[in-house]
Amino acid sequence: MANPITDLPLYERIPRKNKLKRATELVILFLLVSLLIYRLRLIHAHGFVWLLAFFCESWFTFIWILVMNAKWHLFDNITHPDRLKTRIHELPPVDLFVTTADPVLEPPIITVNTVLSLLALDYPANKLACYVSDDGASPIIFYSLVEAIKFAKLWIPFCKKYNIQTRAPFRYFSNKEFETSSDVSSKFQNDILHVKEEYAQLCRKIEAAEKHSDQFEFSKEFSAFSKLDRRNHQSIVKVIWEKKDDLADGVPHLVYVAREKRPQYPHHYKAGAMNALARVSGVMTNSRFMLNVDCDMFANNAQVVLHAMCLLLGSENEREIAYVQCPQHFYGDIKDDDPFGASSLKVLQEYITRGVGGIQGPFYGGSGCFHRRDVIYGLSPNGAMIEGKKYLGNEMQVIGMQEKEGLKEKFGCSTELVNSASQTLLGSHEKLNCPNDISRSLTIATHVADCIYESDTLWGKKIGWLYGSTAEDVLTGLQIHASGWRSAYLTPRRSAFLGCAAFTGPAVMTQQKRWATGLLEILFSKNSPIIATIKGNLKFRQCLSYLYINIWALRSIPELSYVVLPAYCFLTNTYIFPKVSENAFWIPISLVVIYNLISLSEYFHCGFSVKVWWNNQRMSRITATTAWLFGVLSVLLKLLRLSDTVFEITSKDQGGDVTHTNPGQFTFDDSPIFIPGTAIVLMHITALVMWLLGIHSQGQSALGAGLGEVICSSLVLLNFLSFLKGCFGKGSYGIPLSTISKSVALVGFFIYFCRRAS
Ligand SMILES: O=c1ccn([C@@H]2O[C@H](COP(=O)(O)OP(=O)(O)O[C@H]3O[C@H](CO)[C@@H](O)[C@H](O)[C@H]3O)[C@@H](O)[C@H]2O)c(=O)[nH]1
Ligand SMILES: [Mn+2]
Repeated sequence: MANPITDLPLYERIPRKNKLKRATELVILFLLVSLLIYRLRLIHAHGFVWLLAFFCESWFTFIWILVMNAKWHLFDNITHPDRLKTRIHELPPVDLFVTTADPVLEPPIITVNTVLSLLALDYPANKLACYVSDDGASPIIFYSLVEAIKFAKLWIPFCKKYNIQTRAPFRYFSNKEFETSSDVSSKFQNDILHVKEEYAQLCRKIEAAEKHSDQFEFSKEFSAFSKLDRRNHQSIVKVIWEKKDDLADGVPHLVYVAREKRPQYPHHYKAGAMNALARVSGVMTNSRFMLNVDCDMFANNAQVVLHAMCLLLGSENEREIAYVQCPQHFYGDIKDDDPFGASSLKVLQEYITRGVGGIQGPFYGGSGCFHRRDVIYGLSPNGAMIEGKKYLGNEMQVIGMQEKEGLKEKFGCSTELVNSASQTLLGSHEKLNCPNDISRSLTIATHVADCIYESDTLWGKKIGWLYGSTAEDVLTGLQIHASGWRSAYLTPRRSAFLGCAAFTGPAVMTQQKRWATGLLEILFSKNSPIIATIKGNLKFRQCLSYLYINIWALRSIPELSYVVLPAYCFLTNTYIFPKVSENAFWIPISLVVIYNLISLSEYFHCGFSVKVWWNNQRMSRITATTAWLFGVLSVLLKLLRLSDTVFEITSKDQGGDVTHTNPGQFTFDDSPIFIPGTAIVLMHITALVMWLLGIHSQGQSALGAGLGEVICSSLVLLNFLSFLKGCFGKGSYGIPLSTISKSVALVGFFIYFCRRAS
């Protein structure tokens, strides 16, 4: 007989009504095609410039088709954590992974807050274990965590007692949430004062340790860090706190991991760190699920694990959803003034990621993602592990010696790890869980964090986080989708995780360059989405969605060409846009207007202002023509085997940055990444002025540049205005003279080229 309570679903997938949106997107497509037809009909009379314009516009049309495909089906996943109790007899354990890599770019207090927010989650404490990977092997991080756990013993009961929503103390106290709390009892007031003072003391201790890092005492538990070279050291694994009882309250385990680093072994950046964490946790708690966050992405929704479990446990026989991804949202004041376009990521996720969620599921975004351990270990949806061995989940099976030997080749030589992996793959992981004795595994845990451990295994190749791209997240998610899994998008009303957005011009450019590089690397690797569709189980529409992000870097070439074209027109007095007298004049005009209206409405929908929208439009043009171009260059260098791509870490230290005196203004440094933007601005001004003064060579056609080109050029100037300001700015607001001179040289060369060409 059906039970009305236990039959209620844990989650529902509800399609969004977006007919109007689809219709306007089709109008854009129609206009783009019309423009292409117009160009094709007249191309014979215009030569190379029109051919180039035609190439760019075809590319934009192609991108638009990819965008439409990704956004076509928008879904909401509504989760019901309140139903878990009646549906799930015992909640499964979850290992929580935090990665940090540089105590200067990523201040310890940020990592501490993230860790505290995770330890305080609304989930049985005996089912959680937090592992922090420190690629900087910093005693300050270790010290901060040791101190943090003392504070956690106060903070966690406090949060649970008063049902505090923001469980990262720095946000809780800076939001002044407590001042508006409905609880005015003197008990609460006393408690909060006490907790606040304790937190302030924790901050002071950490600050003092940072200031006097050179005089650090390396006695007792810190001796492992003495005279340590962060690029060349042995593995350090330390159990900072072990939860000895098996009760639902209290403080979950906290383990510190600095994997071994040796110059002769590539460490594979974050992917390498994640694999070390997977192995260390594998021999300690071996939880069935793993949550992974970057050190700055604290849990903002205390119920996030419960929400995720609704999706992970709520699907038919659990063999459906491989991972649950939450969007990356940011804290701070970006709502009103977002000079570097962090909100564009929110809008992108709201439409693209949500839309892809309607196909095979969202991309894996590196942070805020819940993975199934067996999937990370290479299990495919029909239960077959890599290379065709059948281990069907849920049914206890005894694994023979021979299979164990096979697993050793894949997972490495540790018998303990192989045992735990075979349990995982058999679906009987809870058996191995010995949550109240993790210290026992310390020696093995240290061993599996060694560099050599991965030699001749499948780590990074077929199991774990994959190597070979600085966007290891997308690469790993792609392989999971390619083996036929689906993933799910989790967007609870209260943002699940909040992180720190890149907040200076150089940081944004570096991050965008890394993303564009990593994504393009995937396209040229054997894990390319195209191959995965032909040979694997990646759905065609999912492949198109992957392509949309994988070719970010390549988009810089047509974008840059199109931006240069109007300047070329002025210098040679030619034209590329229809004349006012032609009906076709209205095609590009309506394209620009309708496109911007759609994009504006998306920003409004996400709760942003016109100003934020404009900042983001401007920023997208800037990154597409500069940072992404450098992405192409770095992939080119890699393909030519001249240099390998690197993962440059984004700074999260907002406090020490000058931008805070003027948060709305663009900042620069001496990186060559700012040359293209500077050159574009100077080129357009020079070209426009020369044309207005009539100093131009005579073009091939009788008609010269006109209103279309003037509008286009003005739009370019408007978008790159911050570079013009930068030419006159001081300090970090100014573009260095060397960058300006190189840009001037480029413009000079361009003018010379135009004169020769016409
Ligand atoms: O050698 C390294 C380099 C980085 N990290 C960690 O990786 C995370 C992401 O680095 P960050 O500089 O913050 O990069 P973002 O661009 O903000 O990160 C996004 O993009 C990355 C891929 O480019 C993903 O790895 C991240 O999860 C995703 O949030 C941080 O926790 C770092 O500590 C390491 O552990 N080891
Ligand atoms: Mn980050």
